[in-house]
Amino acid sequence: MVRLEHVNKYFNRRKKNEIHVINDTTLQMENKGLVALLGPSGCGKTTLLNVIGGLDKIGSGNIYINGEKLNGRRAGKIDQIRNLNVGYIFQNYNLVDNMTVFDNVAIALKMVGVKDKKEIEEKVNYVLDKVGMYRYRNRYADMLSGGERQRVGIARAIVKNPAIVIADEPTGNLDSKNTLEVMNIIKSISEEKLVILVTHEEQLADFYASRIIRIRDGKVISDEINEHADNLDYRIENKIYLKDIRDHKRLKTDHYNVDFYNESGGDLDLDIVIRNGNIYIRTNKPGDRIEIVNEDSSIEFVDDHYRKLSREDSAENSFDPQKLATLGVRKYHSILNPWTTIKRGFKTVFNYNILKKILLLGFLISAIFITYSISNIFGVLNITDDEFVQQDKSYLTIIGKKIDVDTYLKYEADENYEYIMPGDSSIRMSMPYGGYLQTSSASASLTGSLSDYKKLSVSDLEYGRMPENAGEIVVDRMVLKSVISDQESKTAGFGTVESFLDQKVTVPQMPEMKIVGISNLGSPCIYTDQSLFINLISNAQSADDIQDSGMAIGDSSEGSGESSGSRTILDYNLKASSVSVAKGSWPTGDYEVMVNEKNKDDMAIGKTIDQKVNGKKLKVVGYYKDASESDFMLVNSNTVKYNVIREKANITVCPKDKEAALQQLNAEKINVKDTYGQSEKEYKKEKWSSIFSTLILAGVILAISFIEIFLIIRASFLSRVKEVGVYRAIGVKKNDIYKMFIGEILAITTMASLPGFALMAYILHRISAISYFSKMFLINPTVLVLSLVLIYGFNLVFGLLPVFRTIRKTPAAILSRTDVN
Ligand SMILES: Nc1ncnc2c1ncn2[C@@H]1O[C@H](COP(=O)(O)OP(=O)(O)OP(=O)(O)O)[C@@H](O)[C@H]1O
Repeated sequence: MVRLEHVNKYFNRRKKNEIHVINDTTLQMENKGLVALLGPSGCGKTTLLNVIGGLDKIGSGNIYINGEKLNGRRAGKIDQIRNLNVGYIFQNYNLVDNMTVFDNVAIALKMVGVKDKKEIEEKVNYVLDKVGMYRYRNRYADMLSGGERQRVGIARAIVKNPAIVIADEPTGNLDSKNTLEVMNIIKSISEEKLVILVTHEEQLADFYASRIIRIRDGKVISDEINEHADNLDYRIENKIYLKDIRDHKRLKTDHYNVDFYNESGGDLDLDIVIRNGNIYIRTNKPGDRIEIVNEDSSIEFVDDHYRKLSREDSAENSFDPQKLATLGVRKYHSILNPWTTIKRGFKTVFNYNILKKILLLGFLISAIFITYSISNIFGVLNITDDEFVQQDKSYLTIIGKKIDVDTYLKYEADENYEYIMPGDSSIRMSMPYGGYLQTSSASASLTGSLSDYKKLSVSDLEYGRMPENAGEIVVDRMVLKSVISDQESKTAGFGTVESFLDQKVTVPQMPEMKIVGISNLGSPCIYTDQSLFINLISNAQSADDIQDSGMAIGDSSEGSGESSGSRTILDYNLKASSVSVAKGSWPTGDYEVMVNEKNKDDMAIGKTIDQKVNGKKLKVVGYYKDASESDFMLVNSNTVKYNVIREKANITVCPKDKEAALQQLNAEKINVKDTYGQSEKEYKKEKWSSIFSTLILAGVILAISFIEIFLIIRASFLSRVKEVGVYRAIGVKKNDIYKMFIGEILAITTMASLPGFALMAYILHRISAISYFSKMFLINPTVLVLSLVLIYGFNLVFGLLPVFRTIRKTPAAILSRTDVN
């Protein structure tokens, strides 16, 4: 039952061209019968049907469909009510062109939740048979004539056995023969259902309708039960009733039997030739047209008089609604699941015409661009520690031109520090390449930040083991990486980080050490026993001192000592086993020195010599004897330390808590530098300015790609608005329409964009292996995933944008837009 209470609707409200298209209409329609809405063109019949059918909204009033209020509900609910209750027959059919006749009808069943294939087949075949379209069930809709399309439209409207069928000028585009057939079907539907029919053909309404409502300018002007006309004077143009033609001549002989019917009264002048089974006809009167009438032609000869259509004739086409009754509760249903969504998407793309397929190249190109840009952006933004880190990340550097020993000792005693060391912690060790003959005399130089191996734990090691004594060290892979990058290292057989395990390393004057472990902590560290630090710094050439000749005695601030001829100062403990005391004693006290006995004439025991450490002259306490003729100044470890302190600018401290130490030192106004943090900042700043232009370019390419995607999808969608309108009009859920397009976009992206992405990723992968490009492009899982997400994401967003904009409108609004096309 349909009920309208004081329904009003306007178009162009409060504008100059306002139309009060439904004017305070109150109506009630019962469960059966054929209600015809009659009225002049533009009086609002279609709009009234649309609001009853839920395709359009009203301004005020109420509409009830089978007791359920239709107005004021959200779009999804309206869709539900109309799907479960109303079957809509459109004047322009609204079939989905790229679906078969069968599928066009079956979709209505799927929308009300019928899933059983057999049931769908039975019902669809039944209605197709009833409308005379069974034999065309596998044809695509766009291959049908107007009459055939309308029959499919009727089949689709009735297959779900709706309580109400709405038919908007269903015969408006049909010839008279089809009109009668379609009307007969509609009439038989109205025996069981409520059919609301809009027509402008009075005599059709008179003959078929049980009630006639006349409308003018949006208002109901009459509403009457129709006393049926018993017969319908509806002449069918394509039937020629021979007995109605008076001028009839017959030529009859043994061999000829020719009938002439002349309705227009003109002359007839024909030559007919029969030859080889063919009949050739020539008209000798200019302007006469000859048309052959056979089973295929639309014209039909009826050997009878014309007679009006009687009630019995119209009842020929009855149908049984019981055959369509569905067991159980019907539910407004989605017609697509994820699998069918994808499958449909691929099918649609496969069926694209050649022009659209060429457009797909645009997606390929934009995917190439997107991948390129992302890899480029990440490449230049990807600043790795090895590009700038020079020290153990946990260190702080106290800056000073010259550090005095007392200050150093004060920091050394501070409990906030694990340990401290003079200088920047950088040392250089030597690793002889002993493996191959060609490289036997060469050696690798390992430069790293000196660090205590006690800071390490087993889990920090990538290879090897923890050191067990002072002769064993751990080296970080970062140190080794820079050695490997040297071709010589590869020639010598050291191509991998692991190959450095168990290799011997040397520092002048120090006992040999062995690499027993390799860490991977992102700091370029050489981990040794802390007790060796001072001697290592003193004897190892640090990265900064490569140019210098070595650690010599001296205190340059005081203008003495350091000269090319000065002797190397050395911890006597390092030589205790290789030299022997010739006279005097070991230099156990601070500032004491033991020299080679060959110097005894210049350096007398008990006397000071010119060389100073920390501003103090050294006092000779003994002579040593050495088989290898070495000429060191042997001193105790403190003296070595003082010497190194005075030599170096800066102190490197290893704080227990870096942030706290930094704060405290800053509070004390001490010039302290978080080397890691600061060099990262400086490096990034420097790098940013150089990559800015690259980023802009990549950004522009990215933007062009997105615009390209948008334009392609928009162009493709414009041709699809009608399709969306049709789907919405027949009640397909908004979500399903999104899904259809999502499926299609996913298919496009997979078929066109994915190969572009894969191609570019491969090219970039190869290119980034070349060191020149390695900092320009990055190909890693993040870049790949992000590129894919962007490609799929943007295709989806831009692709769905026009769908979203269209789908927001009411079905009637979408259709009115597409009707224009
Ligand atoms: N979306 C719309 N926006 C503005 N005006 C509209 C819209 N749809 C219809 N109209 C106008 O509203 C009036 C009623 O249109 P409607 O289609 O309901 O009339 P109708 O009686 O069905 O006409 P016809 O018999 O010619 O189909 C017409 O003047 C039409 O131009």
